[in-house]
Amino acid sequence: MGNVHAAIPDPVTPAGWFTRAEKEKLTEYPHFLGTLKQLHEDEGLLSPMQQWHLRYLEAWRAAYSGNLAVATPLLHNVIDHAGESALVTRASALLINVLSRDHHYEEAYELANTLMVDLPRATDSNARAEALRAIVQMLDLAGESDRALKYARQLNPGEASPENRCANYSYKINATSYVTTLSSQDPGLRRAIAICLADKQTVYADTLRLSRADLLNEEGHADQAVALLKRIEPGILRTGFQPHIAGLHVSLAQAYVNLGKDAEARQSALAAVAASDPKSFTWPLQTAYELLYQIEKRAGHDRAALAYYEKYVRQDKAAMDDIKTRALAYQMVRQQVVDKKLKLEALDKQNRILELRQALAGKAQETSRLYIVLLALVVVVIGLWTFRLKHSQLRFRKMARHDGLTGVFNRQHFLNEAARILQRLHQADAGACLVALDLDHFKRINDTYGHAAGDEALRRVVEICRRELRDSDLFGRLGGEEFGILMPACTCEQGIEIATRIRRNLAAALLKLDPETTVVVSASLGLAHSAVSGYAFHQLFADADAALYRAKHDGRNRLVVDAGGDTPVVVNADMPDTASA
Ligand SMILES: Nc1nc2c(ncn2[C@@H]2O[C@H](COP(=O)(O)OP(=O)(O)OP(=O)(O)O)[C@@H](O)[C@H]2O)c(=O)[nH]1
Repeated sequence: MGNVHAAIPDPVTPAGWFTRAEKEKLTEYPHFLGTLKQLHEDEGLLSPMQQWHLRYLEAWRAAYSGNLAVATPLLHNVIDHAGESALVTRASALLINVLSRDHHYEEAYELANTLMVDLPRATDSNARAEALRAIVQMLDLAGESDRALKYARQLNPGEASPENRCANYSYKINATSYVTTLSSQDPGLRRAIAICLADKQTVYADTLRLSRADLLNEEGHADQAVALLKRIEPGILRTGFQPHIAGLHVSLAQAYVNLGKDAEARQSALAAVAASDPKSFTWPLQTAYELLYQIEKRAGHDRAALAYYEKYVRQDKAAMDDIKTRALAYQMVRQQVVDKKLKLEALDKQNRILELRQALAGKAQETSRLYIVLLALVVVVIGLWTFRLKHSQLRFRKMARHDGLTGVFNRQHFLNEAARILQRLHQADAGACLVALDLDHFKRINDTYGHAAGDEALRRVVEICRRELRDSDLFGRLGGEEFGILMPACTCEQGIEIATRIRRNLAAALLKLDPETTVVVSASLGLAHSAVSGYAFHQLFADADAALYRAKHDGRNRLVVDAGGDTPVVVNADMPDTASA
């Protein structure tokens, strides 16, 4: 790569060339063009992002030289495709400048609004400073000086990088000048000029010094204004920056007019016209025509004066229209922003309503689920409760009907049931036997082995009896060691047979009371039959009991059958009185 600039060492990498180009563009414009040329020659070495950076610098060059038609599409391309947020922000800031210079205000304000919205997310300090400056410029153009100053205050020139320090000072002082009347001796203005000169930012330094010359003119120090302008004239002409050249000439013209030097004023005003695009409408051109009109009028050149006056009026009207267009564009974009915000708010509200509705529906679903669970729980609890109730009812009924020790019916239930069954048998004309059974000498077992052993013996006796009975037979414990058996649909002979079997089985059984104790228990039985005693329970029972009494009396371990009258029949007595352990 060729040695383009002696003051800045030759960079060796493309990144170094970019750093150099960024420095040169406002300090050494001709060198900037050389660096740009070098970058184009080495385009093949550039990364994709560096190629986008190069396109941005190309756009900057086009904008600087007033070629807005070239700059605009280049910047759109960078904004739409570069993808790197700092470069996109810088391109947007530059495009705002280009669009406003090209009088496309609505587009410029839309873009400025986007930058305002994105500003809190801008992390690159250079890009952020460029965005702020573009916003300040657009707000000033809309006459929104207070808002502009608010953004300008965020520029913090004292903390800015060397590349941005001068620009930030310049924009801040400019934004301040719209809000307060600035003096040519304003310390802020002097400091901004000094910093821009120190940083070699000649474009900004010239802008500020041209403003200072205008202030000197306004303050009646035209001679000082001329001195200042003459001092900066060679530098401005060297930069070739057209807005400054036109501004320099017109400020000089104004100073000369103020000093009464119309010939010099005419020459400078004509130079301002020559430096401007005749088709454009700019402040220098408008002022130049106004001054020329005044000069020619004073010289008595009425035709020339009239011609300049017409041009001045055209410029003035165009400038007024431009101001109106800017204000309108600003208001339109602002309105669009407000509309958008309102729409977003409305959408947000709708969303919140939807969310609330969904939450409500969810809650309702949850509540109904809860109700269902509760209902199910209630049903289960009721079911359980009913089951337990039924269970305890059954248990109580069983307890009320059964003997707790042996499990057979208790006396009361036996009596009731026997009476009921006998009634039914009577109606059906079916016979029935009633047996009264009493264990012999049971007291001895209790006395010998204890009451618990006696209990066990009672349980064994019941087991043995049950084996001989049918399901339809009624078996109950009448008290102590006495039992009753009602055998329905049973002849006397069948009854005797069953009772005999019971008696014999009992007498033959070895009752195991515990692992070491076995006993033998005999029983005495009395049998009465419905054919003799009838179906009245108390009679049947009394006859069976009398027969039992007889069995006991006759020596125990025997069955006695009531035969009616006073002579019961002893049916069987296998053994003498034998009950013993
Ligand atoms: N272990 C036990 N003993 C009972 C129960 N009910 C009554 N007894 C006993 O049975 C015995 C009955 O005695 P007694 O009325 O004198 O009759 P016995 O000894 O069987 O003599 P006889 O009937 O004349 O042969 C008493 O000792 C009662 O305590 C009971 O539920 N368990």
